Amino acid sequence: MTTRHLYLARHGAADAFGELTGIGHRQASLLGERLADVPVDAVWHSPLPRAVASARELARHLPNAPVTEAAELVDHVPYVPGPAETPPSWAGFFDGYDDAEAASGRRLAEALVARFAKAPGTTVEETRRDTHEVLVTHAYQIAWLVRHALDAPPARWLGLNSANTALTVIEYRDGLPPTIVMFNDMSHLPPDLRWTGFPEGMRP
Ligand SMILES: O=C(O)[C@@H](CO)OP(=O)(O)O
Repeated sequence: MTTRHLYLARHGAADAFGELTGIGHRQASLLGERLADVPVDAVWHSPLPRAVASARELARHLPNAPVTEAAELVDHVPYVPGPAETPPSWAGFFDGYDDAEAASGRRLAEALVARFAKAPGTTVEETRRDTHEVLVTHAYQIAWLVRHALDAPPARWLGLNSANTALTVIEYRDGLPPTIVMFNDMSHLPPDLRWTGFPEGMRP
């Protein structure tokens, strides 16, 4: 049985305009060093500049892996919770959330799962060996894939935050539930580069 290994990472630290900062470049490079011994088949990234730059930076350590944009990895709200599902701290965020935007986010989230959250396919090549893919994306997309892996109710993506370039690994095998190998792991980052992307009060 072959396994699809997904290495999920939020982009590196970005500035107010969404561009990767110097710290973000260092974080992405350190993640690339960490992944250098993994036989990575492909690096996929969100179309947004902070993710594109992070993917290129980390891929310098993975010279054999093609680096390709995947539209499904763009930042979006995957599921807008109903009033009874909304934690009080999120109420303001969803207040008056546009229906068309919610539907578009939902479609993207479904496409994200359909494209990446499954075991290797059934072609001869795909059944011959495990696959290893790096996905450089955004906090909500990692939360959505973790929620999916746990088969948790849709609103449970809320509050699953990831630090910049922290590593989350999920494995997919045919006929078995996905395995979350790790979540939000920052062990490749020195202490001063950890926890960016989290609010100040939530950095243990
Ligand atoms: O704004 C945020 O908190 C997240 C949402 O996914 O986006 P990004 O990871 O790009 O910072």
